Amino acid sequence: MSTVSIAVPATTANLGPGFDCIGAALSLYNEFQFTQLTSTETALKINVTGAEAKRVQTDESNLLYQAFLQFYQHIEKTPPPVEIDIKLGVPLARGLGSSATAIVGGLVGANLLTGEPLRQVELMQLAIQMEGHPDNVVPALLGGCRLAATGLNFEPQRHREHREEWEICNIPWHWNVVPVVAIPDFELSTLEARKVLPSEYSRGDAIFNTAHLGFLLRGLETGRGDWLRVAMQDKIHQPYRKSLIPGYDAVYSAALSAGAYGVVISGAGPTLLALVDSEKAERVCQAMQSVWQQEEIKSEVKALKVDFQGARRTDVEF
Ligand SMILES: Nc1ncnc2c1ncn2[C@@H]1O[C@H](COP(=O)(O)OP(=O)(O)OP(=O)(O)O)[C@@H](O)[C@H]1O
Ligand SMILES: N[C@@H](CCO)C(=O)O
Repeated sequence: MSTVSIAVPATTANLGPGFDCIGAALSLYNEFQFTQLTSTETALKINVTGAEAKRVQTDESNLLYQAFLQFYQHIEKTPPPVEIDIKLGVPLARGLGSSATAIVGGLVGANLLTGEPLRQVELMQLAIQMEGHPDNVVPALLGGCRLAATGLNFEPQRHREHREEWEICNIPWHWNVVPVVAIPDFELSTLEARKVLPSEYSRGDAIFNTAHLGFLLRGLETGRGDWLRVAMQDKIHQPYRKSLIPGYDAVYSAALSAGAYGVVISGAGPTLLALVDSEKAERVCQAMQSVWQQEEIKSEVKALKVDFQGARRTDVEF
């Protein structure tokens, strides 16, 4: 019998102006254990623990298992019967990349069980294909803050064919830029939050986001407050999504008054992410929580760290 255990970090995508192209891994984890079964009677058994365990599918539709199957299909092998244990640490459908942990977890787990036939870069391409955008799965797999873009990689001249591949850039993150997450107790599905976005934008909006993303990259690298305060604005997704998040304006203002550089919708929401220097982190946490409390919305607010390791083998016994 062979067993592997892994941990995959939560992620915050977009960071304001970097819609669908930038994200960072956070110090909050889902843990997964895969045990290859010898019996042919049970093809799949899934056990889930954690506060939201009942909300996770335990049949073949489970996203982690779907990614596991996708891996075997890719390497053209029959998937073995497997028991999967899931310890949930990342809240579901809150804009913290829970689906990315499942996709990355399923692919990495299957790769380890089969003796690692695929390289990390191949797992990454598969994960992006499954999720549909790179900004959660890439940092979940690699750790750190990552910017992704597609490049068209041309095959040798005579074939004149091309295929889409992703280029990834590591974005340095200054030690004194602290991510604070305010996680409300209601869900917002990414699918629903993408439906409210327009399909076209003006040239002015495109220029606005390009400039602000530049400030974000330099602000994250240097920790400069004047750049970070400008950086976190966006015209691509947040103006359309904020009405899906009750209390957004009040929480936003309270965090800024408490000294945050800026506040953005984490991923597709509803979690709000503030970036703040370490001395003000506690004050910003309290301010965000108390505003949601006044609106009678329960929330969990905490200062996290950026995770620089990404998905990792733990081999901790479940
Ligand atoms: N540990 C898990 N195991 C299996 N499926 C999961 C797990 N975590 C999340 N999922 C699936 O992913 C869905 C949530 O995905 P969704 O994209 O809506 O939100 P998110 O990934 O948490 O947020 P965002 O993409 O905005 O960061 C869950 O409803 C569930 O179907
Ligand atoms: N970039 C994605 C992240 C959430 O999966 C979005 O905002 O829809």
